[in-house]
Amino acid sequence: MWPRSPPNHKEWQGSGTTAHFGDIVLGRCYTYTQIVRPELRDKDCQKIQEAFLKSFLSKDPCDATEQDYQPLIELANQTVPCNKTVFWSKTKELAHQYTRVQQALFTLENTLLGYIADDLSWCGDSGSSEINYQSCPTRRDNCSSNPVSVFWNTVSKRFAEDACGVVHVVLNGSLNEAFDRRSTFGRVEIHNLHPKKVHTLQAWVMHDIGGVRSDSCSSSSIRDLKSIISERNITFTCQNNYRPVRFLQCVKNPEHPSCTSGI
Ligand SMILES: Nc1nc2c(c(=O)[nH]1)N1CN2[C@@H]2O[C@H](COP(=O)(O)OP(=O)(O)OC[C@H]3O[C@@H]1[C@H](O)[C@@H]3O)[C@@H](O)[C@H]2O
Repeated sequence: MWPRSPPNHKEWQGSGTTAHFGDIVLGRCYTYTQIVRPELRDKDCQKIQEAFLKSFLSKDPCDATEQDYQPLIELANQTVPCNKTVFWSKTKELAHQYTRVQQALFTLENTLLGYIADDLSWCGDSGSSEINYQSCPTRRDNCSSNPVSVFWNTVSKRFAEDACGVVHVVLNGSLNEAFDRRSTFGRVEIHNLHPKKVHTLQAWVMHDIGGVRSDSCSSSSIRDLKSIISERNITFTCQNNYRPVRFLQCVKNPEHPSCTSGI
């Protein structure tokens, strides 16, 4: 008769679990495995949904660990072809505009796990088996070992470990520092590339059309990236405004001078 009052979860600063989380996970899993990449049609989406829920339910949302996600990662495991891995940092929209067109390339969201989890929030509570839809901890205001941050660190690490051949990264040249050691790309992914499998990292430093050109391949932050990569015995190359990606930026600004001649 009365609406069930939500369980008395601990209050956090971040937004709560995305509404209909379980259904979204199941639906996205079927969409990906049956339509987007039918070569994965045999993946068990019911088990993947269960494993995702079990990764955080009845657990302290400030004590999430890589181990929590291992059963899910094994169930959703997938091979990205060599030379097809694309990392990004502060360029999420542009990186995905490109891989939407160049579908042979894979960002983490173009894999099953990234596709399922993108833009979702989730957390539980050690004192309850319920999903916390009211609030979840954030890295900035509560704790870094929250379920979402640990998930992206864990799957980003695995994505980098699995990469082979030439790998790519889309960086934002309109920022003061296109490369940031504190980013997931700078803190996790570049340190988990295997030099025996990955021989080259190709950086594309993209400037906003009409934006300031504050960072570029010759800047100190990119030299910092190059030194880290070279020390790991991986070849580093860099291109300012890589032409195929530049074309995408120009679709929205066809009349801009940098789009009308010599791109
Ligand atoms: N939805 C996704 N989120 C994330 C991915 C990803 O692939 N998809 N991540 C990280 N990530 C989360 O995004 C924010 C901001 O990244 P942002 O500050 O823009 O850039 P990051 O380098 O931290 O992270 C992007 C890099 O890590 C993977 C993806 O394979 C890219 O190569 C950061 O807090 C991470 O927890």
